[in-house]
Amino acid sequence: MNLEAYQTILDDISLNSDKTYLTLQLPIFDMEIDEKKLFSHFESELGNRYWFRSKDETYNIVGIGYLESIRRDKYSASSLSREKDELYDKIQKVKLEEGILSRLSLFGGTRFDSKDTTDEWNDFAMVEFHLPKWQFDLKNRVLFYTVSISEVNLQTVLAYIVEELKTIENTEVLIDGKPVINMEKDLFPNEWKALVDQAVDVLDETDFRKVVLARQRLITFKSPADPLFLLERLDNEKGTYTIYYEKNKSTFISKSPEKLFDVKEDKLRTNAIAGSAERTHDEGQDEHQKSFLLNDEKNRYEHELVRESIVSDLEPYSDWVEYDPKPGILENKYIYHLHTAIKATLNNGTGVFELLDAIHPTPAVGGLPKKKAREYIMNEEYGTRGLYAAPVGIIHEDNECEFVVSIRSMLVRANSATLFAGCGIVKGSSSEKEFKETQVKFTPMLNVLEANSE
Ligand SMILES: C=C(O[C@H]1C=CC=C(C(=O)O)[C@@H]1O)C(=O)O
Repeated sequence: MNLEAYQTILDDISLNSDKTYLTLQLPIFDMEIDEKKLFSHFESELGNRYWFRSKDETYNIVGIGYLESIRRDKYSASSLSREKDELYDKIQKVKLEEGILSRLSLFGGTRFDSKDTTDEWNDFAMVEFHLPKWQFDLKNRVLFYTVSISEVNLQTVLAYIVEELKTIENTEVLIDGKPVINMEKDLFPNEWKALVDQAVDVLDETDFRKVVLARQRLITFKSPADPLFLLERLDNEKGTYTIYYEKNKSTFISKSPEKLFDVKEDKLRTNAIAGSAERTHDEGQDEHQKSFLLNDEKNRYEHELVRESIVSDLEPYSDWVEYDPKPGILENKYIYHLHTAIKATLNNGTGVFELLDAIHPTPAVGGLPKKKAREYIMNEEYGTRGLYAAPVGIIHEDNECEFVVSIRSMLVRANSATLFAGCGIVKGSSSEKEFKETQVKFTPMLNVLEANSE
């Protein structure tokens, strides 16, 4: 770090009194800083921290201290887009080093739907995106430090940041043991199977083709789980997204394999992921599972419904959508899925919030027709999904963004964790088989808690 040169830059800038915040962007290349040291150092910011790592590790961001947020109780693409632009417009940005590849991000998400929430999701508004005080890009090794313009002292700010960085580097990370489990149980298992049977009766091959039904598993602990323990366990499964999102007294965690979409320049990438078979880690059996999945009529049907729906959702926003007509296999640690990559070139002016509105929920987590499935889920499913299966991700100043379908997830509060898992129901589905499939889908979160399913 060339502190003298940075101070010269700061000496030369004039603070813009029309702006609310100043963001300093500086490299942290040579610093030994990781997510555990950060969460350990900023312990007092509990409830105001996130970690977002994308599946291909393009992004690995830790945000600390929510300075300002876009928050709405009702989804409105145009209002959100305006609020996002207004928030970015309030910021005066200063690069202390040129040629650094990284950008300031807003992190957050929207709940799955507008079903009146039970108390458990009260810490998360319907739509919420946060600008953090400290944004560490651990991939490109860049720090964005944002501070109120009216409070910043340009003579001392650099020394303060450097002092903090040094303390972070020297932080000794002490991790508590795994949370001791008091109780672990499926919530309403028989009622859920009965609901699946009821859905199978209602579904057909034309007017209501698919619905995704989710269930929950509750785990209680003797004392609250240590965030550092959870962060460490989250590193265990590669090839998935990592979401660790604290908000007030709640933490939402996901190891989803599923990208909702990302946008880079005018290109959108998304995928259809639907159709599942357990991965057993026995080579012979796993080969059989994969070939079963590629050839099984029910799974192929379920998958194609998802693909067709995503492609048709994109049509108003793109004149060019491309995908392979035959699905491949997506390999996760515990499960295989049918997978189709989809790419689109976006028409000019397509906003990220419009895209979210158009694409979420894909029939991989909702159903088909989308509206009918959404209503069925709202009216019939036990409890509220909150951020489960909802879009969670980051948005940059332009429309570039990356969103996850936050499945394989749980909500951790005080001494408990509620795990969520769902599966696609079509005509002919068996409630027993689907129950087992959801059990497999709990595994990533059970693994984070080091808890064993029965
Ligand atoms: C809804 C979930 O998974 C979806 C994603 C992939 C495969 C699915 C399936 O085969 O049913 C589900 O649609 C979940 O994990 O909670």
